[in-house]
Amino acid sequence: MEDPPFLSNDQILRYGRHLILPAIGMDVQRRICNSSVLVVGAGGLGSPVLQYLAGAGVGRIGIIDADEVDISNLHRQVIHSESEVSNPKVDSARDSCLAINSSIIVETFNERFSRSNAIELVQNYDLVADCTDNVSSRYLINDIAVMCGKPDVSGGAIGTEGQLTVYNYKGGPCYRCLHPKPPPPETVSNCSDNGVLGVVPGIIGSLQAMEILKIVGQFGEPLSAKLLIFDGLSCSFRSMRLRSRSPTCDVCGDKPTIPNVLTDPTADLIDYNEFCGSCHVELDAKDCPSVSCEEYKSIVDQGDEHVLLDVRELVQYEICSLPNSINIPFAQMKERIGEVFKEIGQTDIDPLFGKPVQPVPVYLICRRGIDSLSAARLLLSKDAKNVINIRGGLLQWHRTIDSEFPLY
Ligand SMILES: Nc1ncnc2c1ncn2[C@@H]1O[C@H](COP(=O)(O)OP(=O)(O)OP(=O)(O)O)[C@@H](O)[C@H]1O
Repeated sequence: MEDPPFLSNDQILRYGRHLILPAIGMDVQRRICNSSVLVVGAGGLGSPVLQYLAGAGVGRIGIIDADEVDISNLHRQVIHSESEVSNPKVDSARDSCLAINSSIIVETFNERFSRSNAIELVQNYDLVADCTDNVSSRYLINDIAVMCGKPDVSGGAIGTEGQLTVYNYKGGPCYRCLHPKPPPPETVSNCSDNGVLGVVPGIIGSLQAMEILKIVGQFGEPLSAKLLIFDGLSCSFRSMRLRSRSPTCDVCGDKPTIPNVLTDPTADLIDYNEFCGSCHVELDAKDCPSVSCEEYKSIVDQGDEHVLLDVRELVQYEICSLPNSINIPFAQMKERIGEVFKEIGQTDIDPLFGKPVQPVPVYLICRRGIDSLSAARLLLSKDAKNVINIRGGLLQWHRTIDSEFPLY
């Protein structure tokens, strides 16, 4: 990183409160002004990261995101505003950054960070900030950061908790050293399914910005080989020491099994979605009977006897639900399986013949049709009869049957 020769009078005025800090001063601020950072994801974490980097004068900021601003983003994605709803997040984020500091360069990429663009992008910046919300992007960002020799400042926030660490910094561990295998897809949650308290990504993203400034400005002690965990409910922070770089790591170890496409031009990057099993969520799964929302609506309209089992968490069920449904959250179904069978009428014995009664169909629903599919599979594995998933769940119900049904 080359230091610019001096700070202009305008810069001295703008960054004056940094410059008088003994920890910063002219040299650090000049390094910050001469640095470049790629921010992947302009959502809940990306918002404060981008705002603080712009304010601090990071000279060139890259923003990559393929999403558009949604009204449900605004409680936490504070870089966007109501007037930007439906516009590309990268455009909205760029305008906000430049409104804070018009003297910096902001480069935007209205696309997903993927195998096809990753190397070229990361090579072109000093550091990459992982502000995404999914496991396959985390592995991809990590691997490319390792191959390009760039630090990866990574944040995560869900519900009321968040975490933060710096990977691949001066011989420290990378994401793969700590997580050689991705978690099973069904155990992975996100803000859209589980909710997030808006300020939590705000806090983690602000800390991510702090770590980025320390690395590009070369001051303080970056959070390498340590994980910071924040619990918003008790307002407590915990810091855990992480293992050091693993010699058996598949990407930064002594004998990497992930080909380095930088040093071996004939090699290809792996398919990260496949690696993380993300494409295993087959919504119209062949192993489970299913109906569309339209088909279920005609069953209701015909008055066909059935049970409607809503498997969302109670807090979601209380927001809205279809008439005559019963609620047993998928997360509790294993422990409450006896109760589930009772509720769906599959333990009833015909008093005349002393045999189980012919069960009525059981339709399962959730928000998007994913948990209900898993719940249906669970019931089928326990020999439940006549179990049917409603594809697309309540979101699809809103789209195709009843636009007045609340969307959340
Ligand atoms: N591979 C990727 N490349 C670029 N951007 C990504 C990638 N993966 C995720 N993102 C972006 O990261 C951001 C993450 O934001 P956040 O976690 O706040 O949730 P969201 O996707 O905006 O909203 P919600 O989860 O409520 O639907 C999103 O804007 C998303 O588009």
